[in-house]
Parts: sequence; C-alpha cells; structure tokens
Amino acid sequence: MKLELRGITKSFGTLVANDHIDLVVESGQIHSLLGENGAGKSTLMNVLYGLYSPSSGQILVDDVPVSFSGPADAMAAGIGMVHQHFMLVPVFTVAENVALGAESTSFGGVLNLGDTRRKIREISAQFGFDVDPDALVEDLPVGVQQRVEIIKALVRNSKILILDEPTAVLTPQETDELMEIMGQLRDSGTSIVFISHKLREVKAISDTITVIRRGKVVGSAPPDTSTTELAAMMVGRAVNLTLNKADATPGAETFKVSNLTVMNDSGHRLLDNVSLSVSQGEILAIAGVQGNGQTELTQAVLGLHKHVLGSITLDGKELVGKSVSQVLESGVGFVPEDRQDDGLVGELSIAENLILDLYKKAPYSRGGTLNRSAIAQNSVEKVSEFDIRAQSPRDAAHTLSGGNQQKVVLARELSRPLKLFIASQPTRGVDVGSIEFLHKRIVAERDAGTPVVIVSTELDEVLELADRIAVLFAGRLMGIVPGKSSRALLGLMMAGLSAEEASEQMQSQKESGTTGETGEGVQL
Ligand SMILES: Nc1ncnc2c1ncn2[C@@H]1O[C@H](COP(=O)(O)OP(=O)(O)OP(=O)(O)O)[C@@H](O)[C@H]1O
Repeated sequence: MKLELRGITKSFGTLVANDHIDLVVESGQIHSLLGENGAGKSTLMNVLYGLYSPSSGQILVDDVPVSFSGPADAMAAGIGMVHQHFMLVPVFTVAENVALGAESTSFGGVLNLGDTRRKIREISAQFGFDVDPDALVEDLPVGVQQRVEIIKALVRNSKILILDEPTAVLTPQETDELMEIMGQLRDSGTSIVFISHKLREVKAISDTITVIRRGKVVGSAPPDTSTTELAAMMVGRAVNLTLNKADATPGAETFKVSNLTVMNDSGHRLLDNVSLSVSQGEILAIAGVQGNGQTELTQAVLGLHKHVLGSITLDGKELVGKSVSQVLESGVGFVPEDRQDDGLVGELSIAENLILDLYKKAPYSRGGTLNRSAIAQNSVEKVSEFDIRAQSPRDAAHTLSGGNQQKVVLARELSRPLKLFIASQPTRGVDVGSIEFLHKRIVAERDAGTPVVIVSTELDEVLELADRIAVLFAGRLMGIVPGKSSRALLGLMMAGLSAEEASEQMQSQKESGTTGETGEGVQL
C-alpha cells in the first residue's frame, strides 16, 4: 500500500508543529523520519493515525484521498501504530488484548478468543514472533509486549505500520530482533514509518530517510549517508558525536554502597549484596541489560524501596531508612528512568516542573507564598540553557515532545548544588544534538566535584561518559572495570561472567584465534 501526505500542516495555537509536509511512503518500504526533539515527528504520525486532524493538507492511500476522524478510520484504511507507551491491559492475556476492540474477533458482541489465538499463532509463525497467546501481558518482557502491539495492528490488516521510537525501551538484543521483524514485514509487503534518534539503527534498516526540522521537511537522504551528515541535517549545524572528555581527577569517596540487598515482597533478592563507591569528580556508569537490578539500586538510594538491607552513605550520613524528600534534601539530584511517571507532573507548567521539589525554598518561596517572578525567571534561563523547545514555559509539560520533557527533568535536577547526581537513562528519547550538550553538562557536573552515577542500557553512552563501569547481572555485581574497557569484555560481564572470568575468556579466545568482537556475551 502506498501512502502520501500532501502539504500536511498542524498548528497548536500559534505553534506550527507541521508545516506543509510532503511525504511519500512507497509500498513495502521502511521510511525513517529523523528530526531533533520537537521537530514534529510524533505530531505528524498522530495526524496520520487519526489522533489529530490536520489544520490543512491531504492524506492519500493508494492515490485515493482519505480523511480520518479517529484511529478507527485510520485502522480501517490499513494504518496501524505502535506507541512508545504500550496500550495493553497488563492483567489480560495476549489473546484478550489482541481481541479487544477488533470487530473481526468478536461474534455477536462476544469475543471470539479461539479465532484470535489461531491468528496470533499464524502471525507468530510467519514472522518468528515467539508469542504465546495465553501468556499474561504483565509477565512478558518489554520486547515481547511490543510484538503484541505489532500483532494487534497486523490482526487488523494494517498494511502501513507506524513505529514511533520503538527501540527507545528495548535492550540491544530486543532491538536486533525488532530489526529482523521489520525486515520480514517489509518483505511481506508492509510499509513501515520508523522514528528513532539512533542513527545507526536508521541507517541499518531504512530504504529512505526523510529529515524534518522545526516542522518542515529539510530533505531526504539514502541510508548510506554518514551519521555526521545525517546529524547535521537534523540539527542544522555540525554535531560532535564523540565527547572527548578529559580524564577524571577523583577526590574523596563520598558516596558508598555497602552490602546492599533489595528484596521484593516475597523475599526474592532483586539486588544481592552489592558494594561500590563513587568519588567526587568521578562518573561511575552502571551497565547491564535492563532488569538486572539497576532500577532497584537507584530506588534504594532514593528511599523508594521497602525491603533494603545494608548501607548507603553520602558524606558519611546513612540514607537507608530516609524518606525521598530527606534524600533529595541531602543534596541528591535524581533523573528517574520513566520521565512521565516519576520525573514530571504533566498537568503542571514547564516552569513549575523546573522547580518541582524546590518550591518551598528561596527564591521560589517568599513568606509562605510562591514567588512567581523568580519561578518565571528560572524557567526562561533553563529553557534557553537546555534548549527546551516550547511555545511558552507556562504551557503544561505534557504538551512538550518526549525529548524536551527529558530535558526539563535534567535541567531541574542539575540546577542546584549537588552532593550526588544519579541519572537513569539520562538521554532516552533525546536527539543527537541535545545528547552532545547533555553529556558535556554531566561531565561539567563531574568536573565541579560531584560524584556522578549514570545507569544506562546504551553501551555507547556508558563508554562515552564513564570513568569506571560497574556491571550488574541478576542483581549481582559482576565487577567494576575501567571506563575504557572493550565492548567484548562488557558483553561477557553483562551475560553473567565476573570481570576476571570475562578477561580470562577473552585471553584464551585471543590465544586460540577464535575471538569474535562480542565473544559469547550479550550482543551489543
Ligand atoms: N497537544 C499539544 N499541545 C500543544 N503543543 C503540542 C502538543 N503536541 C505537540 N506539541 C508541540 O508540537 C511540537 C512538535 O512535537 P512532537 O511531539 O511532534 O515532536 P517530535 O519530533 O516527535 O519530538 P521528540 O523527538 O522529542 O519526540 C513541539 O513543540 C510540541 O511542544
């Protein structure tokens, strides 16, 4: 199926998010959309999926003009969308989720789960999805939940699939698997619109790339265009894709985690006897496949976990047993892994979000009332410093694009004197130009003498930022290695080998001449 957008314009008040966009997605092609945060990619996809009606312009499917008054119309025209935040009911099975809302799977108003199961098995077999129709969605890893979303679209006969930053939440392995699935879907004639900030992925999978900047198409590029050229097209200036930071000059070890164990309600150890310390002026990155204890480690530091054994000290003061506000009060800046649930209050303004836990302090509070002019002044400064693309700081935070929401969280957390900065997935959903800035800003925090802990599943980010790297596997610390360690070594540790075992394995592979770049560890 061929899709054409002609002169699509979408405005929010005076902001023109899409400005006369022309785009043709040929049948059986993967067409990637690249653009900096706030460029208008998601808005365009929401127009295409019937969630927004365009202010002007036309959508054509197989050369026939169509108009959508909601996603049901888009689906009926063969367009499916997988959102970054899945639309699944966790306590339902895969089949129940797929059947929900699909008319062809109900009979006389009753869900026909038998047919749905059969269809899921057929699709799974055809594309190698490996999805069990009877599994509960809440028990499935993120990558498999995403496949359920793709199956939902395919069951509804989607011939054009919109994937809006699908890899942002995936492990490297799940990303590879998704790329394979996308290739198979293309070969079976499905067209895909793919949005990602990861240029390597875009280059690897696309047939065509269209670049959008400030709401307008600025050009298209073949997939063999270099990453530096693509980055420059997106941002409108040359982007330095490597950080080139100076070596750390660590001071006193002020942040210490000793024998930390975190358990769930049934006593299962999610983090098992982890000890590490971070010095002032040093960045420790925590690497590992998502779900190996990283979330529990940061939650334990923040005071968000009930069942914690061991000790966490900052400047010699115990943090275990303290409330979240006491921990923040002691000088901890924290960027949570899920900005929408834990980092922002979407209904509050950007300006308010920029002082979320500081509103009782001077200069934002004066004699018990909010000092609106100080809050406004701060927002103007932060919006400019962190290049937050917003119409006005008075707008609600949920109207910001995903990457710009992330910048608000970082701007807030980095805007006060810190004794510890701890950030999970600090640049998730952020464009290459802004990553360049944020990485420099994090290194500046280190150089100002703050101990920094970065938790990231992006190995590129870990290798860019880290002075030392700690690897977690199944809740246990596999070792702490220098920041300049090889991907192969880290891959082996991420698969459960200790630093010593991983080094030995690499050495013996080297001697026998059998070494592959990633050994037998996690694919990176
Ligand atoms: N519901 C809304 N109300 C007001 N403004 C909005 C709304 N949705 C999006 N915008 C604005 O439209 C512009 C484009 O946002 P969009 O989400 O399309 O960007 P994007 O290219 O997808 O960015 P990112 O890469 O950060 O996800 C932004 O300036 C955003 O603030």
